[in-house]
Amino acid sequence: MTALFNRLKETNAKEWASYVDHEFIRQLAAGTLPKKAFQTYLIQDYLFLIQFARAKALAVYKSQNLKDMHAAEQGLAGILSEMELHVRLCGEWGLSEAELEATPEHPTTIAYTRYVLDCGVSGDLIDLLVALSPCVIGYAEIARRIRPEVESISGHPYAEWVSEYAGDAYQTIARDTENHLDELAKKYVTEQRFADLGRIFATAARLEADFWQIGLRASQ
Ligand SMILES: Cc1ncc(C[n+]2csc(CCO)c2C)c(N)n1
Repeated sequence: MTALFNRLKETNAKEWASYVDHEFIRQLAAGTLPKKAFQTYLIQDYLFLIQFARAKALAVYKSQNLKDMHAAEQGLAGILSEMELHVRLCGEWGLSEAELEATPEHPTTIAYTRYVLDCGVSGDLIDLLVALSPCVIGYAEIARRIRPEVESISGHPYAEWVSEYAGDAYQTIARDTENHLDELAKKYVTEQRFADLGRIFATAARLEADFWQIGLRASQ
C-alpha cells in the first residue's frame, strides 16, 4: 500500500489543493497580501497554536509506548518554538502576549481546533494524528514551494514567516511526522479504516482553507 499520508492526499486532492494553493498563500508568496490580512491571521494562529499544544498533550495521553510519546513531545516543542515567532512579530506591531491571549477566538479557529481535539478524545492516536497531519505537513509543503519566489523579492514582507517553515528544523519535524504516521498505519490501518481516516483528513484540510480565509476576509 502507498504510504498513508500520500494516499490521503491523493484521495482528497481537491480539499488538499484548496488548502495549499489558497489565494492567501498566492498573495503572501507574491508579497502583495495586505498587512491587515496577515496580522489578523497571525493573531488567530497564536490562539490556534495554544489549542494545538493541548492536542499534542492529548497525543501523549493516547500513546501506548515511549516512541509515540516522544513523537508527541517533539511536536509540542515545535509548537512552543513556533509561538515565539508569533509573539515576536505581534510585539513588533505593538501587541503584547496578554493582549494576544485576550483576543476572542474566531469561529473558524474554534471549529478547527475543537474538531481536532474531539477526533483525539473520541478516537485513538491514529485518528488524532491524521487530524493533525494537514497542519504539520501542509505548512512544510507550502513553504518549500513558495521559498524561491519569496527569496527572489528583496525586502519581502513575509520572508521571516516563510523561512521559519522552509528551514531545516521545521522541514525535519514535518518529515518525521509523516514517517511516524506511515509507520503506525502499516501496523494498524486496515482498508476499512482508511475511508474513516479520509473523512477526518478532508475535514481538517477544508478547515485549514477556511483558516486562510479569516485573514483574507479581514482585509476586504
Ligand atoms: C492554521 C495553522 N495550520 C498549521 C500551522 C503549522 N503548524 C501548526 S503546529 C506546528 C508545529 C508542529 O510541530 C506547525 C508548523 C499553523 N501554525 N497554523
